[in-house]
Amino acid sequence: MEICTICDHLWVKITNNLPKYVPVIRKQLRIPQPIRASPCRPSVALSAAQIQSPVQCSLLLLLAAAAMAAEASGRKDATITGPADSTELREQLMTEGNMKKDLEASLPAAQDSFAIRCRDVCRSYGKLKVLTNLNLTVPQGQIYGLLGPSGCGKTTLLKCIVGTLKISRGHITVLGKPPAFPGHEVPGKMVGYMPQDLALYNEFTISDTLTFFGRIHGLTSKETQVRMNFLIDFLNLPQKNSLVRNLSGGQRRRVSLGAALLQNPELLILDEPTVGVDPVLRAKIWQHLVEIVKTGKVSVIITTHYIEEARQANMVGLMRNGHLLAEGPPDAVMKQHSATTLEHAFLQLCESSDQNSTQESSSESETLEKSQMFANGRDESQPILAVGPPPVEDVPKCTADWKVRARHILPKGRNIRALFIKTMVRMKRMPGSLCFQFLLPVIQISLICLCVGGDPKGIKVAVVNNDSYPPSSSFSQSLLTFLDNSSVIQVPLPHKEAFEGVHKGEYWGVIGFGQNFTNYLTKRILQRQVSKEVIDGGSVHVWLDLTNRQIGLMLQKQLHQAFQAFVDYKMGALAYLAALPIKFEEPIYGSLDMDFTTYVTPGAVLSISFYLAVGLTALSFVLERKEGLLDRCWVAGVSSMETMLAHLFSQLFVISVQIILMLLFVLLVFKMPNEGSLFLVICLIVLQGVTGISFGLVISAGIDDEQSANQAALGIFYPNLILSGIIWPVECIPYPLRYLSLALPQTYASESLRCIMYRGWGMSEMMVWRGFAVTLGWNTFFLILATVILKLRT
Ligand SMILES: Nc1ncnc2c1ncn2[C@@H]1O[C@H](COP(=O)(O)OP(=O)(O)OP(=O)(O)O)[C@@H](O)[C@H]1O
Repeated sequence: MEICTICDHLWVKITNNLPKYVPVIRKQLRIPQPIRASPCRPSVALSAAQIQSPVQCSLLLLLAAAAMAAEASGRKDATITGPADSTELREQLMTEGNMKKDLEASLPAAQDSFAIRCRDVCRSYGKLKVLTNLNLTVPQGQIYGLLGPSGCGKTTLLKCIVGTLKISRGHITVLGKPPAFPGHEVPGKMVGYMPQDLALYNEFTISDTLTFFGRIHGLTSKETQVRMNFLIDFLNLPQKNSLVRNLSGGQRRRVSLGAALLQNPELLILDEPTVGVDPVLRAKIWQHLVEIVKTGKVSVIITTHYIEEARQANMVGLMRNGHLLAEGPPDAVMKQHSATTLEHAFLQLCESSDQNSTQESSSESETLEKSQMFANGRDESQPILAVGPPPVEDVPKCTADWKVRARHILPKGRNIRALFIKTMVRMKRMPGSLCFQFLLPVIQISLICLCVGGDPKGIKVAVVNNDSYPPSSSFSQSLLTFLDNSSVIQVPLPHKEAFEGVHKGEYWGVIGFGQNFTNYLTKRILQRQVSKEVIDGGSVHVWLDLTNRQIGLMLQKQLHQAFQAFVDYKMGALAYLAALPIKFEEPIYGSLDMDFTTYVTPGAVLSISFYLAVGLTALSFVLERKEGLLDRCWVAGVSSMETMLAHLFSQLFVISVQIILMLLFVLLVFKMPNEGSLFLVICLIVLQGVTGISFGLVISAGIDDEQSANQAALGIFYPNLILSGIIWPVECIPYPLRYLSLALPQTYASESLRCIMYRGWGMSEMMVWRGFAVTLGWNTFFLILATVILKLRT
């Protein structure tokens, strides 16, 4: 602050030590008390770049660039105007020079003529405040260039405008209503959005891409074709059947722009459409934008890093640190900063803004600042050079009757169909992946049937046969011939080597016969009372390595069976004399030779259809979200529910093929018994697949990156497999865990499938319908959860 005396006037020049009379913030202006009390009448010279700042001044000095420089160097050729109240000031400004035209151009005629209006918009990502009390107005029928350095929040603002991001404070009106208001076609057909990410399906051709968006916007195929031909020509795109993944970066960007322009929207929101585009085409794009806004019906908001190209816009907004520094016609912005380029004007604004914020942060009178802010009804979030009207605080009241609301919520068949076709086309373009998806369950179930639950084969056992009878007539040799040779490989050895072999892990056991085995066994069979020595000598002695329980159990079973067969053979009708007094009759369900594979298979089938569906789905949204496809579809008017349903239907097709192939193998190749209804079997497996899809949707909706999604899908695999009683019966699970097990989606379902297949039961049995009920319950729960999460996150 400089003080000097001219004649009898005390002049106070408030510059706040800033060079070039950069305006101090109005609220910070204070004339110290001693000066006010001075016998001289104090006068204050205040320089302000902001036109609303000097409204309380008695005199207004308007300086053009040269005059400003002259004044700064002490010359007195500046223009002096008369008193300035807010109206007069504006009027006088309007009559001054070329600026008037520009200012008028920037003032929309009426409230309805705004395409977009943001008021006090705030948005944060966690603790990071990205938009702070941002005010922005895009007039109807104009191009608005949103400029700002990288990371200032342009994309975030555009996402808030199209409704893919929720604002934490403030309000946004787009084409008369808030985005996503029931019945409003923003998001929808009224808005064409080109996100910064390319957001294109790589497996699609150019034609597929435009056809897909055409379907979503409800264009007829003829309309889409006409627009497609125009856009391919206009955007200089390659052949329409070129695959997106084979296009260059610039070509992809143009396809993305084409998708935004396709339905001739009323509002175009373009996030850096000219990046990577050659200057000729860039000029053509701008020319096209200028042309389409000429009708006055189309408005455009565009962000660009090429600041100078934004001079073709009707309005520019210069954004920094989450708020607008300035908003106005490009020429007016440049003139007000005595700049010859927009870039220069922007640089100056940034410098001013930096200096202001330094002052603010170092200001000791924060409370004073706040009170001033409220008193003036303005804060720093307002553009410093805003030439538009002050923020209108009233929000248009929008109402929609229940029918409109209901229509808004209900899924549209058109969108579901478009998304379904999209998935089918993508699958068709990846035949290898599709074949793998179809064959994988067959491979898995085949491996289970072949490798799990069967009896061990080729088990080596040492045989120490000391029986004194010749082999042709000895009982020991006869009994050994009844051992199943495919399961047990007999290795005759002397006593010492046999035991050494077991200790070294070469054999799973030793079968020993004493010297008098045949003799004593004959006595045991024929005599009622025999000595302990006879009993011992007439027994087969077996030493097993029981570290592998399954092999141990198999050897025990094989020896019992061999002995029974030997007794039957030797004693014929008298065999009962040597048999255990327990007789296993024909089983009520199942058969005596049912192996563990039979137990495992139904659960394994359910588990495979569940996990393949999880795998197919868990990454789908994650990848689509990451590539911006989910947002793009959402802006095109696709709802979360439609996305869910389309995904469900398309995956249903895949799992149906998988299930058919799997059942063919299980029933025809591996000959698993099925005593019940095949229809019920298929229904239950399909329902489990749907449960897997819906669980995958939950993962996909809730998790952002592939790694976490994969971890979530894999993380539940083992606990669920083990706890669901698929590989080992639930009855073996300790009690507290058993309750958890029963609540899982596959426990009752596996039991139900076993009951249908092996007992031939139908839906009248509780153990059957309980499996269906639990599966349906989980389905509904997962689907609702996924829809809610997706809705909350978009
Ligand atoms: N999903 C997100 N989570 C957390 N922070 C984010 C997220 N998206 C953006 N940001 C942060 O918000 C800020 C503004 O990002 P935004 O993408 O809006 O900037 P921008 O002006 O569009 O930048 P550019 O011109 O480089 O695209 C940046 O600091 C960025 O790191």
